[in-house]
Amino acid sequence: MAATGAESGEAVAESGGYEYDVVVVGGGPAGENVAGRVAAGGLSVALVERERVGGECSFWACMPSKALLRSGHAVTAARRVDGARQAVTGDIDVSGTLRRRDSFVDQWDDRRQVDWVHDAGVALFRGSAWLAGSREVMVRDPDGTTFSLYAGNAVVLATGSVPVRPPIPGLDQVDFWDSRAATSAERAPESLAVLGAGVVGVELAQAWARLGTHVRMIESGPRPLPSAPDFAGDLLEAALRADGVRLYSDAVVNGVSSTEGSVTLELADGTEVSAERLLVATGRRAATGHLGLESVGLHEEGAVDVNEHGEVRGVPGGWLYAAGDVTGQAQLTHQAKYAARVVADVVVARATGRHVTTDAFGRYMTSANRHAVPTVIFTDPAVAQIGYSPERAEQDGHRVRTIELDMASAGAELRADGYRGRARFVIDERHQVLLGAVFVGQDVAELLHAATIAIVGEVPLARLWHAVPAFPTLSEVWLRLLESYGL
Ligand SMILES: Cc1cc2nc3c(=O)[nH]c(=O)nc-3n(C[C@H](O)[C@H](O)[C@H](O)COP(=O)(O)OP(=O)(O)OC[C@H]3O[C@@H](n4cnc5c(N)ncnc54)[C@H](O)[C@@H]3O)c2cc1C
Ligand SMILES: NC(=O)c1ccc[n+]([C@@H]2O[C@H](COP(=O)([O-])OP(=O)(O)OC[C@H]3O[C@@H](n4cnc5c(N)ncnc54)[C@H](O)[C@@H]3O)[C@@H](O)[C@H]2O)c1
Repeated sequence: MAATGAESGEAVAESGGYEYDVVVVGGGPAGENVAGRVAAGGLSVALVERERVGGECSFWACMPSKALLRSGHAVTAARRVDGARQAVTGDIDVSGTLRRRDSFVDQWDDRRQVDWVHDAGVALFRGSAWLAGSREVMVRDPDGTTFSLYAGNAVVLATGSVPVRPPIPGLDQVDFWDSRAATSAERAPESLAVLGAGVVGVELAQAWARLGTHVRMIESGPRPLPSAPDFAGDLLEAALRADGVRLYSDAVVNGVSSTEGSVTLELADGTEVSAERLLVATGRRAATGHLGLESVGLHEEGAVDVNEHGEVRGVPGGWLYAAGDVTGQAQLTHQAKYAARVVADVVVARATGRHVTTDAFGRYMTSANRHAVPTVIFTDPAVAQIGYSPERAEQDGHRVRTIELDMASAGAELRADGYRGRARFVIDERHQVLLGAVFVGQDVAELLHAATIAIVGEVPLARLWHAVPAFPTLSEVWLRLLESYGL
């Protein structure tokens, strides 16, 4: 039951528990960042983690999936350049790729993150935690011992998300991969069926396809990434097909069964899709199970609803906060960390008697969550997007003009022979500022931050005209945008 690494909280003798200023439940990107920043603000902090400090992102999500994609992307990029192409004479070394992946996840050992937590002055408790009423968190440690942590100021929920399992007959009787299994596999399967062509599905389908696995994807929507702009899904679909991925879109799966070494999905049109492995990638939901939400008057099911300070709605007293995937907001590491910084600043300000302002884009507000959330899907082509779609912008009362163009420029041509990519900009005509941007193509991820700055800073297009893109770079698309707009 002892905390590791930090000065213990004050023992609460009569209950056998401990008191800290702040108790954080969950040590993923959100929890780690809340804890570190609150400790830097001078408060005592306990962090409770039941698996690995670093959470999903470090060990089973962002890091290993990007490492699995990287070898295929590097080789494909070389093949697109005459002169370099001729030097690529062999296949990707799968074991080298998996070795590199293993190094990025530190062999699934969280020692480095634990050291960071200790250095930050945070007390770490290993165990499963749940709320037991106002300002009280119960913890069951790995030995089964149960004890209480009391929060003098705040409790922060940062328990992340878990995969959803669609109600398909037979699915619960077969052995299938979730994203954890698919990012930590020790060999490339001969064949893989991927159910769901959303973000997890497309990234992992392409990663394994480029490592030599025969991949089939089954998606209920009309194309991969059904919630991205059509042109993004279409360009990605063409690339996945070129990688040998067979796609079944508008598909309804009626049942799943398995025989020795093979899983079969039966589609409503009579098609049967069989593979050595099945990956189910049909979305994630907030991890609120067994979190004791009912003890503070909240629903047990669903995401934890927060306001723009990260304070949980429906719980009086200003002591309960949440950040990251558990809030049902964009399920992204950088947004989890952004929310964590805001929550930490709010908690420290309230604990030290400072006024918590409510101005948009002030330090105590997650204002960017409204319409400035950047996302990169790290496939090839990558899909990088931020802000409003034209439809949402119109619904919100903006006078909208949309510009869509191919990513054709000297910078693009030099990067890859026959570079294929497309960009879309959503402009507010009344204020002549950018509201949204989408870039699809090889290596577009790094283009996104310029759009993030333009949107968050509400930079007028007339001023962006003076932000001259260096020649020859992919950023020349910005000049094409402004020229198409009429500047
Ligand atoms: C395959 C995949 C790839 C992804 N790639 C990217 C990417 O490239 N970029 C990106 O921005 N996002 C990516 N994401 C999303 C990203 O992983 C999440 O948004 C991020 O991890 C959320 O951080 P979090 O701290 O909210 O939750 P988590 O990382 O899920 O951490 C929550 C932590 O809380 C702990 N916990 C839960 N319940 C309890 C409890 N009751 N008691 C104690 N501890 C508890 C868990 O063990 C976990 O360590 C990816 C997701 C997946 C599935
Ligand atoms: N690069 C990144 O930033 C990154 C990478 C991976 C995951 N993530 C995060 O993780 C979240 C979860 O990703 P995800 O891919 O699991 O969810 P998702 O919601 O992005 O995609 C799920 C897909 O499964 C499809 N689907 C659902 N039920 C189905 C069924 N029965 N049959 C066929 N298709 C079905 C949906 O139409 C959808 O296309 C994402 O929203 C994203 O925020 C981010």
